[in-house]
Amino acid sequence: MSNHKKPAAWPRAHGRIMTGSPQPVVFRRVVCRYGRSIAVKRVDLTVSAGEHVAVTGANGSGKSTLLRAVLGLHPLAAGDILVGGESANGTSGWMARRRNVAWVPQRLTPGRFPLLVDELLGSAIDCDVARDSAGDLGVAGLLRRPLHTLSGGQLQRVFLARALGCIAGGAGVLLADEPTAALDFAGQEQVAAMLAALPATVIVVSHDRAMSRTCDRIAEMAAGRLRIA
Ligand SMILES: Nc1ncnc2c1ncn2[C@@H]1O[C@H](COP(=O)(O)OP(=O)(O)OP(=O)(O)O)[C@@H](O)[C@H]1O
Repeated sequence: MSNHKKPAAWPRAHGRIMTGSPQPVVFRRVVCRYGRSIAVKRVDLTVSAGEHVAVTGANGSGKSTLLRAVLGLHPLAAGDILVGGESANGTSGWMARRRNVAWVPQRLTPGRFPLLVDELLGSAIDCDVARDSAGDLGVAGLLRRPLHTLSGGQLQRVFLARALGCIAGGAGVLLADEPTAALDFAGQEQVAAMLAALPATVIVVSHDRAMSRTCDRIAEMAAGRLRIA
């Protein structure tokens, strides 16, 4: 279980402190490929329910690929990933993960699809908390804006707000890929504190040392392999 200090009043779930239902995530000899190139090489990692793990490492070392594989956004060439004890492979596994795993992507490419901020927040499991969190994160004034008109930092805040709505609605795991990369200094501190307080299993890819320090453990990727610090 996570042992870091949790701020008393954050995050809120529509006026209440979030309780959550964290789930373990287990990687078993996971291999991911892009064609002939192997991006993730037999990675083993067990993240306990409620534990917060930072994944660091050089650019191109396989961090994002590993995270995306949990969601089924990248296929496994070998190995297995279990979320809450259930294998994450296959279509039915993916459907379950949509409910159990909150996701903050690294690169946001909504293109010109005419989706409004409020519609994205409305896709969270608990939309009320997502909208409240948008207020806490300073983007409540953007609800009627199409996603493609937002700045990188604004979009990142909107995805974080949606993820909070998913956790409040019962998702037990948060995967966040460089969630503070586009944020200003105040935003980086706010989000690091917010994630540290989350009642969820958290796997966060980050180059941000302050963010890594709020986690229980640091796992370092190097050329597709994982080393636990
Ligand atoms: N769509 C793709 N096609 C081919 N190779 C890819 C693709 N996406 C990533 N790769 C390669 O896979 C490897 C791992 O990429 P990945 O994005 O997982 O690294 P990362 O550790 O998250 O990097 P960064 O810190 O720069 O975000 C890199 O060598 C990258 O060039």
